[in-house]
Amino acid sequence: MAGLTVEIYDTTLRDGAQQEGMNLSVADKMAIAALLDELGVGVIEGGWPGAVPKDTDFFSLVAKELTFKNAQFAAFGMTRRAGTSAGSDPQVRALLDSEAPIITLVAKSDVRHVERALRVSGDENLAMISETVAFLVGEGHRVLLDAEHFFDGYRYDCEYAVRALLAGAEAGASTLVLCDTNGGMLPDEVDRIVTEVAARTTTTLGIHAHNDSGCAVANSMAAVAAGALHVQGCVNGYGERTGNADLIAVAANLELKRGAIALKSGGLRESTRLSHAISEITNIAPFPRQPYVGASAFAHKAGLHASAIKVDPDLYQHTDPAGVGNDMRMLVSEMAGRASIELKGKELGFDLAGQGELLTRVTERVKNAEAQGYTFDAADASFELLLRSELGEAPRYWTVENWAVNVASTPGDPKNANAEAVVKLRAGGEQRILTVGEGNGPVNALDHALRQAVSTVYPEIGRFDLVDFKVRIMDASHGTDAVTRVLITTVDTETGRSWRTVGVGPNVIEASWEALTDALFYGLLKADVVPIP
Ligand SMILES: CC(=O)SCCNC(=O)CCNC(=O)[C@H](O)C(C)(C)COP(=O)(O)OP(=O)(O)OC[C@H]1O[C@@H](n2cnc3c(N)ncnc32)[C@H](O)[C@@H]1OP(=O)(O)O
Ligand SMILES: CC(=O)C(=O)O
Repeated sequence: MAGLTVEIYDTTLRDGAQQEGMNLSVADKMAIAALLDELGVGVIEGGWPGAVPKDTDFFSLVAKELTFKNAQFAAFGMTRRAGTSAGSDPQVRALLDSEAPIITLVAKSDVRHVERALRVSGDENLAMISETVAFLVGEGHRVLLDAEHFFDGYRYDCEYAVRALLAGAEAGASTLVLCDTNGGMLPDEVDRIVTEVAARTTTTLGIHAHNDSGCAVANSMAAVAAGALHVQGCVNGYGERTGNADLIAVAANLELKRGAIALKSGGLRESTRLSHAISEITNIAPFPRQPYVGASAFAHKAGLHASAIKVDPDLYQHTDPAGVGNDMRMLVSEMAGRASIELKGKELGFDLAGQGELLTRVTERVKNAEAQGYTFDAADASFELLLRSELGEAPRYWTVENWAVNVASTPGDPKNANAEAVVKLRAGGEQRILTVGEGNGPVNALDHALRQAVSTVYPEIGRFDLVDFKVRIMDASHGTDAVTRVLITTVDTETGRSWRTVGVGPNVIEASWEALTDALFYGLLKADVVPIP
């Protein structure tokens, strides 16, 4: 496969948009199309003009406003309706009106679908395929044939499935795409069927795999190994039901594992950034364990891994994360060893090499804390503060004398659980500050009181927004005695930096206080604010 060029055909804007919960506006589609072009896919399928009104609008806007650097544009539609002519079928005419240079026609190739879903004869379906392909080729388009349910149809009646393909090929289709529409195939059977089909045509073969058996990427790779030169899929594996083949994983496998040429302009090295940028637009949170580009794809937690990675990262990584624009990360947890702490320290800018005693101390502190309920792989900022305290570099912006919270509950009052917190601390020289904060619940009141107390000395605190607050009872068997863990995510609204802190305590208020204090200390530290305790 080395040196082989494989055409990467992206259907995020069509099959990806068939995913449950995904609803792309025309503006979203424009933005995603530009990112797909930057990724370097060969073809971008924009949607189904004439069927979906938004797609019709999108195509007319693309024709006027988008120029691609790398990709060509494709419109998707179906073969003419039974009993009409291709030239008079409004759906087919809408494909021409889209002005897309490439037209992809979905066609039935499983005779059971022909007879039961289309309710036409096998011969009429073959005529629908060949006449529609010939008409669009005659209009100057490159035409691809997406042979729907090809693999299932081949298993049932291989001769009919191949006749449907050949009808497209003889009418001038450039590429015959074998679709695993129901997504149930396994790689060995894909390999066999593609090999058999390749022996019966010289037209380029493609693969379109759904992920219902968890094998969409593997099936795409198997098809290419058996002779397919065109792969359809979606960024981030979006798509109907369980999704389509994740195109970034396919492209990365082809380029990094097989030496093939897939994405143009070195797009693979940008794929982590682009995958996440597309997630922002689809409003679907990135999947951390997504191969290659997920946040956890190169994150190492186990101490034994870290000790080998210290010698050579390749010992515990299947590929260099830089190849896909991702980064290696060390996670600190109860599974850490000294090597994990040393590497994490390096990631945070501390050279801990040769500081054996310190590494042992930090490792033990982390293990003991995690045994009590802390979790540092979810709270990097708290770990950095712990490390700094062992290094004697912990920032101390204020000293707390005490705090207290009162909750007044008035049944029937909509503002039930109004709370009042009192915080006494020293900050800004010898100044003693006492503030009272009110809030909707004790943690909110405490947060208000603490911020009021210190914001006169450290006005930067006003930039720090608490954006996520998670509470977990650590040992449910203890009931109200259980230990509580609080994880807080804070964002600096000026820089966009976000960080997570953890607190553990016998109750949610104490755990929250610890996580809140860490969050504000860390924010001030990263904003380069000098402590005036
Ligand atoms: C495998 C895939 O994912 S292919 C992509 C699927 N995507 C979509 O379906 C999204 C867009 N679809 C739509 O907007 C609508 O379904 C439309 C506009 C295409 C059709 O809508 P309607 O005219 O209301 O028909 P409906 O959806 O109920 O049924 C589809 C019709 O197309 C026919 N048909 C299905 N596949 C094909 C084909 N490849 N060639 C020709 N006709 C076909 C069906 O037999 C059915 O015909 P009928 O109306 O005579 O029963
Ligand atoms: C064409 C297509 O989307 C499919 O067969 O799944």
